[in-house]
Amino acid sequence: MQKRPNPVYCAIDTVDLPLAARLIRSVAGSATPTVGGIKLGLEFFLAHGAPGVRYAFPAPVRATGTGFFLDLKLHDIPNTVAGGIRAVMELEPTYITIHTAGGAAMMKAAAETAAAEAARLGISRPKLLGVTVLTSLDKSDLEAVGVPSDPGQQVLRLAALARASGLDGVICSPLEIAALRRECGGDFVLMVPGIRPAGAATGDQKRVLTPAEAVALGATHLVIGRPITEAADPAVAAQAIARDLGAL
Ligand SMILES: O=C(O)c1cc(=O)[nH]c(=O)n1[C@@H]1O[C@H](COP(=O)(O)O)[C@@H](O)[C@H]1O
Repeated sequence: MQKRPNPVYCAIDTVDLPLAARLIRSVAGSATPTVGGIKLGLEFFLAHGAPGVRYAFPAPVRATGTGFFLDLKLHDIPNTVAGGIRAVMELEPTYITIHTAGGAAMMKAAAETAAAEAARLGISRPKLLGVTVLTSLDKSDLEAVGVPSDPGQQVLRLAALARASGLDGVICSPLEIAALRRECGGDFVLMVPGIRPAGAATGDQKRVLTPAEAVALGATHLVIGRPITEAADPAVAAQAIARDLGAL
């Protein structure tokens, strides 16, 4: 049977540099990586910056074909966000996140800058993903910031704006996959956290689906952290998920 591309991005949420390097090596450092990509976010990047990325996720590990999701959730005026994108381009991220609530002009500036810088540097253009409504916010939180809509409707509105502004996809909760896939078409990237293999501890994630359920609904990528990083053997845990998805 033809293997599917591995949709799993492993979230490395730590400021411990040697631990991050070890985790990345264990899931992505062999000739047969057990994840499709690595996600490094604010916590790691604020502590260690670009040198930390190069140390923990060095070129030979990237050369196994492992994707790199740089989750910085940028949100500022268009000129500053464009500058932020420019500043991380040499790390050659596969995906970068920006907040859709920053508006159309900010998203367009980010998309145009990513394309222009990629052409200038002769590298692949990173795909830009929009953050819509964070999974930690509910209807009353939205009302408190002056948004009188249901979180689900607000996600769809912001995703449509992201698409019209040149973004490649969004981050979404498992609950929103089906509606976004319907509304945004087949080629829109849906990167989905809140994923738990059957029987795994949910921790602080409230609305979870299994990897196979999320992919069946239309998720293109899955963000999975603790079920892999806190397992006794992260490579074995990632391997089990990949096998279940037909990706190993
Ligand atoms: O942007 C994200 O990645 C993200 C958005 C969101 O709404 N919810 C969410 O859990 N995440 C991230 O997804 C990862 C989930 O990690 P685990 O709960 O350990 O699998 C963490 O890095 C979160 O920061």
